[in-house]
Amino acid sequence: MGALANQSFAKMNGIGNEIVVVDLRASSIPVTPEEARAVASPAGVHFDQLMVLQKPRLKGTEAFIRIYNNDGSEAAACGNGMRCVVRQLFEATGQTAVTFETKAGLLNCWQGPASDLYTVDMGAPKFGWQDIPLAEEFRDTRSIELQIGPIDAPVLHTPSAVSMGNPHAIFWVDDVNAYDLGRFGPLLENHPIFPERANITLAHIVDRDHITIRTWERGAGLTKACGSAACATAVAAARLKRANRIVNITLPGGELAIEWREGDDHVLMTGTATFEYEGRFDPALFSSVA
Ligand SMILES: N[C@@H](CCC[C@H](N)C(=O)O)C(=O)O
Repeated sequence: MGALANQSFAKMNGIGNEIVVVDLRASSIPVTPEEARAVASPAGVHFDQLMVLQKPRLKGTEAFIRIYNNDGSEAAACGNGMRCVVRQLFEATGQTAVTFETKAGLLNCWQGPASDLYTVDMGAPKFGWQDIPLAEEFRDTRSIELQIGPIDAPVLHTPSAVSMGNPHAIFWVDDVNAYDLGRFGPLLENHPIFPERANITLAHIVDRDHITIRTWERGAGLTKACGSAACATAVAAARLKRANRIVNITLPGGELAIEWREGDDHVLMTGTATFEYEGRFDPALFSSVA
């Protein structure tokens, strides 16, 4: 029958990033990529990421969270999705702090500084070419050799590369809306330099405290917001010494506050999470799923 038939879900969004949250802590059946794609199909519930809470594997954690993109692939990190999960849990239990496990490791999350804001400690970024990963050695991933368009007049070039638990490439531009990201995004996401594909972001540094971005998400396409991309961009800009370690990021769907903390190098992401509606998956949705 599968894990999701008849299962209740919450449709939410993290500043426009479309999120579906499913609590499967009482079940031991894993969600398959085919089921995730069936949910994302036109007859189902549109999402960028499906956040699935499974039984905790580690003491002191609330759940092990698996994250599915709408193409059925799995991601280790999803900042906006985490805020949605956290809001659901806090409203149900009255908790104000929690630790989750994801494939990227342990994530501490808490409420505040205002009651409608949720902070996720996204952990420390990684910069090594094998950690991102990139297909070939780059000693300095602040700027890697990669371009798209004519060789003598590239349209986009020399991105920064960062892992926030998932791979990101950030192209620095003067106007994030001046590029056809729907066309260049898939080409760059699947470029051979990214053996595990990558999330592709266009970023404009407004000033040392403020950056504007647009993102093409690996496995999900154009989104109104990508939290891990906001974190990756903040870190990449600070590494290039073009921005401070505390910045506001403007995304098409809203604002995120990002702090790349001194000392432990962890990246803290703060923003809102919006509840839209609750529902139950129609079993017919999964009738063709093995
Ligand atoms: N929307 C997310 C990132 C989603 C994961 C990404 N598509 C991937 O496969 O790495 C966020 O808010 O961080």
